[in-house]
Amino acid sequence: MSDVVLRLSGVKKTYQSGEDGSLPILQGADFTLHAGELVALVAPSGTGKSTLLHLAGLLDTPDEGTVEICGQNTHGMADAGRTALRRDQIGFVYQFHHLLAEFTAQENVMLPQMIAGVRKAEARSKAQDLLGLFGLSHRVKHLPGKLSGGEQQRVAIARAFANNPALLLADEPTGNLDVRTADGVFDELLAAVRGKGLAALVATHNEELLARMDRVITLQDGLIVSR
Ligand SMILES: Nc1ncnc2c1ncn2[C@@H]1O[C@H](COP(=O)(O)OP(=O)(O)OP(=O)(O)O)[C@@H](O)[C@H]1O
Repeated sequence: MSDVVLRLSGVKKTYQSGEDGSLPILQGADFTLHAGELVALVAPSGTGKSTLLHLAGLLDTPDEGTVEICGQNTHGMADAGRTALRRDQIGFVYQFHHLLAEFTAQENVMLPQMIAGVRKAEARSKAQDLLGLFGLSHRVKHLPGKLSGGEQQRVAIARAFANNPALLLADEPTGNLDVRTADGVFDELLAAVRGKGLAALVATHNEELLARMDRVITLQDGLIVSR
């Protein structure tokens, strides 16, 4: 189907660790995510949520199986192709904002666009629009250190939207925020994902947020199952 944004087929991943020997994490995971779908990934700590997001985000490669992004099978793809696909189609949000401290909010959102070859004026205008979308029009010239935790995370989310990705991957995106701030930021994140018609896979431990998602998946014995 043409609206498949992410497809994992038979994905296996085993880590080798000095002390524990081989540690099988994913053992044939299958998952399909369509445009406009918001899916939560909830599983106990250490069962492979970040591993799955890294594979889906082309930051790592599976031992076996395939990862398809927007219809492109990435198996055997050269690093340059994977990097371009990641830059053009995938936005990431992590638990920690990872903003560059010496750049303003606006510059942080401009940066991925400049790397993608967007002209400076266009990147600046897009950054302003995105920061406006997250209620930060009055904070564009602020350095991250002068922003609240919720504002920092909103900038990081705006940055993830900067290159118009088809897929948003988020790993505990509000895990560092207090409950009330987390609630607001999560709502804004979902509204932006829905507004722009993206697909999103969001790992979270926060059970209260699950009702706002379209479906919930978990990891069981290295497989992805519906919850
Ligand atoms: N590069 C690596 N080398 C060896 N073991 C690893 C590596 N990365 C992760 N692991 C192990 O694989 C398991 C799964 O890790 P992962 O980070 O995917 O879990 P998680 O479900 O995201 O956990 P959490 O909810 O605590 O963040 C853990 O036991 C972890 O220690």
